[in-house]
Amino acid sequence: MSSEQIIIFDTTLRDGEQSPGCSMNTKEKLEVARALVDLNVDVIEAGFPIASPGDFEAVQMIAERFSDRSTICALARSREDDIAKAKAALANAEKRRIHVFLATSAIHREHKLKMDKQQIIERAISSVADAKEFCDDVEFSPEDAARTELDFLCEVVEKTIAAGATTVNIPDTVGYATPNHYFKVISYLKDNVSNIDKAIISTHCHNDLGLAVANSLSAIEAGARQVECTINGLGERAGNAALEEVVMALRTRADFYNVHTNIKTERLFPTSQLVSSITGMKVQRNKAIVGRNAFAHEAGIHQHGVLQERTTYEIMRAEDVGYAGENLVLGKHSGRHAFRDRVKELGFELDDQTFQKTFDDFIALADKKKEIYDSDIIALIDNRMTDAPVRWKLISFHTSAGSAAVPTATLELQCEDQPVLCDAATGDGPIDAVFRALERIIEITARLEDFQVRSVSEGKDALGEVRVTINVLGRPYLGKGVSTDIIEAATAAYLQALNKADADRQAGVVSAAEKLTAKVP
Ligand SMILES: CC(=O)SCCNC(=O)CCNC(=O)[C@H](O)C(C)(C)COP(=O)(O)OP(=O)(O)OC[C@H]1O[C@@H](n2cnc3c(N)ncnc32)[C@H](O)[C@@H]1OP(=O)(O)O
Ligand SMILES: CC(C)C(=O)C(=O)O
Ligand SMILES: [Mg+2]
Repeated sequence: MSSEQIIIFDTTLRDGEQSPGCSMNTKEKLEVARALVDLNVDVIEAGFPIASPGDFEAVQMIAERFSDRSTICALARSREDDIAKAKAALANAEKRRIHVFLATSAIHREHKLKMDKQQIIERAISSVADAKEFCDDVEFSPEDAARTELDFLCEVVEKTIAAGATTVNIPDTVGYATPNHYFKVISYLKDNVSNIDKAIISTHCHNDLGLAVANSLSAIEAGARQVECTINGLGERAGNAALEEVVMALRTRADFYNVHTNIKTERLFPTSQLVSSITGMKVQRNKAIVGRNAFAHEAGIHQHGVLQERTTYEIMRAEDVGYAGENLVLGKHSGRHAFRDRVKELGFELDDQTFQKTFDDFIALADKKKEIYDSDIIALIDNRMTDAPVRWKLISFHTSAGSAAVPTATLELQCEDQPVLCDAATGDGPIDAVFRALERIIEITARLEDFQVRSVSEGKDALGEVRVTINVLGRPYLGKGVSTDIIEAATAAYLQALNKADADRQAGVVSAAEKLTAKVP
C-alpha cells in the first residue's frame, strides 16, 4: 500500500502568535515565514487580516514573497468584512486559501454568538460561498467541534463542503478531546457525512491536557489528512500540536501510520531556534525533538549501548532534525566507555594508569560541575600527563580569610608512606597562607616568580587553572593545578612545583645549585 501525504498546515504566525507574549512584528513574521517555506510546510496561516493593520500587512507581504512555494492562508470570522479583508490581503498571492470559522458547540452558540443551529448553518454556508468567489481553496472550521453535538457537526460539515469548502478542519479549540474520543469524532464524520470524500479532513488540536499531538495522530489514524500545528507547540493558552513532534512521529512510525509529509526534517531544529529567539519563548531542555536534551545521553549504561549501536537507545538520528550538538553528554552519570571515547576523540592516547586517574578526576569534577566541557577534560588530562614527581601528596586543606580576619591556611600532607603531617600558616591572603604552610611542611623556602590564573571552561562553576613559577636556590620550577576552587588549584600548582624542587633535593641537585647561586635568597 503506497504511503499517503499528510498536509502540514503551520499556524505559528496566527494561532502561535496568540500565545501571550509572542506577538511578532512584520519583519519578524517575514523571517519566520521564510523559515517555514524552507522547512517546506504545505500551508502557512500567515495571520488574521481584520485583526489589525499589522496583521493585514504581514499576510500581504508573506503572500507576495512566498506564495509561489507554500499556500498562504488568511483567517476570517464568518463575516463579510473579515472575508473582504482576507481577500484583499491575499490579492497578489499565487497559492492562496481563506480559512473561515464559526463556532458550533452549544456553549458557544448560546453564550458567545447567541445564534441558533439554523442561523449557524446559514452563516457558515454563506461565508464559505463568499470566500469561494475569490479562491478555490477554502477551509471551514466549526470552532469547538470537539464539544459539538455529533449530528449537528455532521450537518455543518456536509453543508459547508457542499458550499465549496475543500478542507474541513475539526478544531479541538479548548483541548478537551482525548485520543480515543477524537478518533471517534473523525470516524463518525467519515461514516456519516455523505460528501466527506470531496474535502480533506483536518485536525487543529490544543494542548490544554497535554494531548494535542496524541489527538492529532489519532485523527490521522481515523483518516484526517491535514494537521494544523505550530513550531515549538506555540499557541493560545497551552498551545497547539507541535509541528516537529507530529512530523517526527509520522516519520519514525511510518511503519504504523503508512503516511508521509513533505517536511525537510533537517530544518526542524534551526526553525525551532529561530522561532524561540524571535518570540522569546524558550524551548525547554527536555522538549521532544528540538530540546537540547532530546538526543543527549548522560547515563553510562546508555552511552555504552549507543557507542556499540546507536539504535539501542535512539529512535531518531539527531542529524535528521538538524541538531548538530553533542549527543553523548559527559556528566556524573557517565561511565568509562563514554569517557574513553571522548578522550580518544580529543586526540589523546592515555596509558591505563593515567586514564584511570583522569577518569577519577573527571568523576570528582562532575560531582561539582553541571556541565563538563571538552576544555575541562583537556585540562584534567594535561594535569595528569605531567611527569612531575609526587612524593608529597595533599591530604586536606582549610583556609579562612575575610576583611576582619588574618588569612590562615591549615594543611595536611603525606610524604610517601610516612605519617600525615599537619601545619598552619598565616599570609597576606589565603593563597599566600597556603604557600607558606606548604613550604613549612616540606621544608623548602621558595620565591614565587609568576602566578597566573585562568578559566578553562564556561560558566560560574568553570574549572580554574593556576600556573606558578617558583625559584628555589636559583632554579625555576613550574607547577600547574586545576580545580573549580581556585585556592585548591593554587595549592595543587604550588605543591607540584615544590615536589619538583624536593625531587632535586633528594637527588642532590639543589645542593649543587646552591653552591652556584649561594647569594640567591
Ligand atoms: C479559536 C480562535 O483562535 S479564534 C481566533 C482568535 N483570534 C483573535 O481573536 C485574535 C485577534 N482578534 C481581534 O483582534 C479582535 O478580537 C477582532 C478584531 C477580531 C474583533 O474585535 P472586536 O470587533 O472588538 O470584537 P471582540 O473581539 O470584542 O468580540 C468578538 C466579536 O466577534 C464575534 N465572533 C466571534 N467569532 C465569530 C465568528 N467565527 N464569526 C462571526 N462572528 C464571530 C463575537 O460574537 C463578537 O461579536 P460582537 O462584537 O458582535 O459581540
Ligand atoms: C480558528 C480556529 C481554527 C482555532 O484556532 C481553534 O478553534 O482553536
Ligand atoms: Mg486554535
